[in-house]
Amino acid sequence: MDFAAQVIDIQKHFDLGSVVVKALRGVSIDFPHGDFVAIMGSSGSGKSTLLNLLGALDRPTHGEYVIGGRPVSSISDDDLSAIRNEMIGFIFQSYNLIPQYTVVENIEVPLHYRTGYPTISAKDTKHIEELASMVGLADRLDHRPFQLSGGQQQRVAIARALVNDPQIILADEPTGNLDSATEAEIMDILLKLNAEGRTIIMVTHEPEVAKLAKRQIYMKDGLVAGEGVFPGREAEAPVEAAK
Ligand SMILES: Nc1ncnc2c1ncn2[C@@H]1O[C@H](COP(=O)(O)OP(=O)(O)OP(=O)(O)O)[C@@H](O)[C@H]1O
Repeated sequence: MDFAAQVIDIQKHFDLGSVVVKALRGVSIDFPHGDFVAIMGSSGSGKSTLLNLLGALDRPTHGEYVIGGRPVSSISDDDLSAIRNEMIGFIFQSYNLIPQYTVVENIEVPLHYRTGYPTISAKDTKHIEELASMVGLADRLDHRPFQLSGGQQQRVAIARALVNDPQIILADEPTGNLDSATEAEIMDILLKLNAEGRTIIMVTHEPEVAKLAKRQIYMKDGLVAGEGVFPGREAEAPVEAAK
C-alpha cells in the first residue's frame, strides 16, 4: 500500500550527559493518504517529539521515516528541507506569525524557503489571495497579526501551511488557544482540507477536537498505547485502524 507517511520502529533519545531521555521507544504508525489522525496522550508521552520527526524537523535515533514512499532518516539536510517544504504544511498552537508582516506576507513565507525561489510572481499573488479568501480573510489582506483575533490568526497560519500545496498537514494543538466557537470554525477548515484528500496529523489534548478526526492514537511513555476509531466515522477510517 502507498502511504502518505510511515514511521517504522522509531526511537528518539535525548542525551543530556548524565541521563538519556527516551522520548520515543519504538513507535510504528502507518498514515494512509487522506488519513485524519488525532494524537493524544498525557504530558511528556512523546507527542511533540513524534510530530517533530513527522515534520522532518528532527531525525530519529533509530528507526525509519518514510514520506511519500521515500525513506528520509539518512538523507542530507538539504534534501530533507526540500522534502519538508514540498510535502508538509505546519500549523502551531501559537500561530507563529511574523508580527511585522501583513496577512499576505505571512502566507507567502514558505514560498521563500523553496530552493532558489527568486520573487513572488503574479500567479503566486493570485494563489495567496485565493488561500486568504478560502480561510475567510479576503478583506484582511493588508492587516497585521495584532489587528486580528486568535481565530483569524490561525486562519492565516492555515493558509500559510497550504501555500506550497502540501499533501500532509501537521497541526500541534491547532485550537489550543481558541474559544469553542472559533475552535469549531478552525476544525471545519481542517475537515474540509481532509475531505479534499490531504492527510492531517494533529496533536490535541481535547477529546472534543480529537473525536472529529477519523482515528485517535494514544501515546504513553514514548509508545503507542492504543488506537481507536471514533464511533460514526468507521466507514471513513483506514482499514488498518478499523480492524
Ligand atoms: N530537546 C529535548 N531534550 C531533552 N528532553 C526532551 C527534549 N524534547 C523532549 N524531551 C523529553 O521527551 C519526553 C517527551 O516529550 P514531548 O515534548 O514529546 O511530550 P508531549 O507528549 O508532547 O508533552 P506535552 O503534552 O506536555 O507537550 C519528555 O520527557 C521530555 O522532557
